[in-house]
Amino acid sequence: MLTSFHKMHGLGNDFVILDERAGHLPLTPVRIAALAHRRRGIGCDQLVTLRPACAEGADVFVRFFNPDGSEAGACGNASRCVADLVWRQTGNATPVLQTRAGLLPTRREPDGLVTVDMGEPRTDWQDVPLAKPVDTLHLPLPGDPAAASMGNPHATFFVPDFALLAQGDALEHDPIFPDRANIGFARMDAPDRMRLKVHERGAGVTEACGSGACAAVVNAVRRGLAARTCTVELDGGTLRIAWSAQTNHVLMTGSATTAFEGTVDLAAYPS
Ligand SMILES: N[C@@H](CCC[C@H](N)C(=O)O)C(=O)O
Repeated sequence: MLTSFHKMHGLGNDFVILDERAGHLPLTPVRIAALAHRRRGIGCDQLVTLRPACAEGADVFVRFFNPDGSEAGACGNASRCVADLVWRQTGNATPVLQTRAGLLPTRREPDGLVTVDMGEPRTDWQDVPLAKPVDTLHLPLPGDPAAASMGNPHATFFVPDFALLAQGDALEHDPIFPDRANIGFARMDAPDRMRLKVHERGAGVTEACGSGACAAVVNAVRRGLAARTCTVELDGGTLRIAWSAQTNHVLMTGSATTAFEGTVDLAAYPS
């Protein structure tokens, strides 16, 4: 079963995008993991599927899957890539993405960067979610992280260096996170500049995590460490994050890049 795909990345956070708008593909968690495998598959940090939108005002329904086959509610970098792809296919410079985390309006900027309205952060312990009712501003974990949801769960540690990154996998699986969590390590270089590394749930350390950058800025603002507009420097490049005091929405701006396009025989992968 030959299927075409787009290979894109946002700051080195890379994606295989499969188009299901003309009909569903036989995708299972096992097959998704096989396609995402770096040596035995195409290789990617997330596999993304596109389906026809079913919500009023939305242009496309987007789902995000980690390389372990699990599904995520949000993926900031892939959202920019999908917005760029829709623009190239249709000329629509402001497509609205329907996701499990809600409708995400997007905008192509004059300089070619893409802005995604990532919506309102959630900071209630049940929304992250956490295993028990604790203050999300100070989780009861060594290192005193803060937690927030951008449609997917994030914990942010504020650190002087990145020695803790090696603990990412153990922290992802800490019992306080019943759905596991993405673990960010943020070094504040100035109130409007942050250096961030993220161990992603189901993927490990990636070159960039868009929703992680949004959550890190939200948590930094809540801690009194950052301004509402902040440049986030990741291993793969830079994102501009703005958390609006008026709307409470988080806007993320950054690049979206096509690496190549290809065709894959899905039947050659285990299901
Ligand atoms: N790379 C993403 C986040 C992808 C999903 C995440 N690993 C999860 O399981 O929540 C981004 O750019 O936001």
